Amino acid sequence: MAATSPSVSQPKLRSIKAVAAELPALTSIPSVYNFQTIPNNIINDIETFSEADESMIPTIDFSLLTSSNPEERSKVIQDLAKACQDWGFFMVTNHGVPESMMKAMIEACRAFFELPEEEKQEFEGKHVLDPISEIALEFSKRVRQVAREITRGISESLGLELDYIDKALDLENGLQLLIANLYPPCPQPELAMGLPPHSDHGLVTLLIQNEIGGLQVKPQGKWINVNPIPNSFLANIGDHIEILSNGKYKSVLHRAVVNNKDTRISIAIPHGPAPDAAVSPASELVDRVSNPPAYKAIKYKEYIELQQSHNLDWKSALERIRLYDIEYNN
Ligand SMILES: O=C(O)CCC(=O)C(=O)O
Ligand SMILES: [Fe+2]
Repeated sequence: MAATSPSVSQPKLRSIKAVAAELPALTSIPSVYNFQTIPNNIINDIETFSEADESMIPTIDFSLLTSSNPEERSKVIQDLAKACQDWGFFMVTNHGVPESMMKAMIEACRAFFELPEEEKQEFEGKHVLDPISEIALEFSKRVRQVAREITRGISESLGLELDYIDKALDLENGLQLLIANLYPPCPQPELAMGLPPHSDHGLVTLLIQNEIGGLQVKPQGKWINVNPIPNSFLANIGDHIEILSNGKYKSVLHRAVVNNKDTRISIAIPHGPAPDAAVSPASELVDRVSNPPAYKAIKYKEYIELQQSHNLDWKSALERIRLYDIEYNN
């Protein structure tokens, strides 16, 4: 498990948990955590914040994706196309992963975060999965099945063969990550940022969280609070669906804000191509004259290296491989 700290990536930052342990003695945040002083991190676009749109977040009933009724299936594929094109993210209900398993996973991560710093460090490196391995392995397996079915649906919604993405990007060997995020209460939430705005690499990320909100997404020029339906997954489109679809479906910007009362835990599970798969716009979806490829082909693992070698920052990795400007709402 990659236990990321909810902090901007700067080398001299301490674990946010260690800083939070000094609370409530700490009434203001150390200046290095002040998000507003970091160049390019415009937290002040709060005026573009919209409360009203939350209720419009699309929901995909997963059970219909596997329905044998062709009408139901075609309706949900249309819904999926619309959700991907207009929003880049959606909630997934009726996915079949037991509620008890989702809760146990959150609790396992909480227990991991509560370990003393020295004990947590013992799990650094290759043993990082150990403290939560049994539940994490079973959970990851189930979540992967959900993600692959969604990817098949996305493939079909783009007018491609159902298993086009599966085959083209060798999803049998596809990369799956499990990222646990801990956001302790912060005395000055308006100055800090739990996780700065970014898009995810890969195809589809599925996210679960405890009952505390904090995720915001920016699908159409405005930040929107997301409070997922209990027991649902929040799915978002990653950069590699944007590349494969030649920009028809765009990866969505999101960020996590903090609050001064409750600890938030989220678990993000990105699903990507096989690390050695080269990803480029699908030839079926480009046209040399009217719709030329908008992105360079790049191996998935090279893209990840590109993204990791820079600050987690808006959509900067995708911009590096984009061949010409395309229209973004965000
Ligand atoms: O904590 C969240 O809700 C967002 C996490 C996230 O975006 C990530 O880990 O990539
Ligand atoms: Fe993310």
